[in-house]
Amino acid sequence: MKISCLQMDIAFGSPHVNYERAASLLEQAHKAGCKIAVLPELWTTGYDLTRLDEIADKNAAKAKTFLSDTAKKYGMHIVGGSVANDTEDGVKNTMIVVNNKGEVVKEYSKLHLFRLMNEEKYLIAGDEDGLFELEGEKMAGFICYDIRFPEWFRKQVLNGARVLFVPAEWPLTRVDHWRTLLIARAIENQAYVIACNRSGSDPDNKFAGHSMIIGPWGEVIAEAGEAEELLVGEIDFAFIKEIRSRIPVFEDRRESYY
Ligand SMILES: O=C(O)CCC(=O)C(=O)O
Repeated sequence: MKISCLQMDIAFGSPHVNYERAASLLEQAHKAGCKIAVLPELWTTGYDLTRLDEIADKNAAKAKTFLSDTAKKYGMHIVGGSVANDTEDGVKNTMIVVNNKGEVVKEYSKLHLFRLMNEEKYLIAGDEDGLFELEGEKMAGFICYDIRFPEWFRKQVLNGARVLFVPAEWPLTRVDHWRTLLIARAIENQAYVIACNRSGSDPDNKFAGHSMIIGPWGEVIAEAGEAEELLVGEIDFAFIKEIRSRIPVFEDRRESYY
């Protein structure tokens, strides 16, 4: 199954520009024959957190309509990165997943807020898991900083997730952490990791790009460079079973010791 990461540059605080960019990349993903397309973190606004009262999306309604219409038009599932979701409790950093019929199948709000980018000053953290199902397979969403918390990944994997999505705005200065942590999450969980970072820069950071599609053996199936790019790779659910019988990590766990 072909899957793509839309490694887009994000115009700072300009949803209008970003919707056009996303629309064009989603069309390219469809033309490339992808069944699932993944967007980066906060792809409508970037990290323009001081202007959230103007640019956050009320209950993510605009993003949901756009993602749902696009998914239906192309018959393609979309893991809609995340958007600044203006809820009655506060603004959340929320991933929206729509299936190829245009139905919203999941909303996951970033569990671990990242202080280095002042998230805790402007956003509220989510409190629910990222599990969802597409193509009859259990999958899960995580957002950026979440990859530093292996226990959060393990929990979703023990609940059945075998494809793990990570939209991000990860800075270039720590690209080595990005690559190492993502590969480790794939190896230890014997699962696919599909990580879509942004490219370009904002007033505070230059971003790493290097979106990655990683297999359950830790093999890098596809990896982007630093610039805007549509990254395409193939995943095969049967390979997960093969890897899990080659080294039966899940049978060998000594849960009573952990
Ligand atoms: O953990 C890191 O180094 C980067 C995390 C990050 O950029 C984010 O969560 O937005």
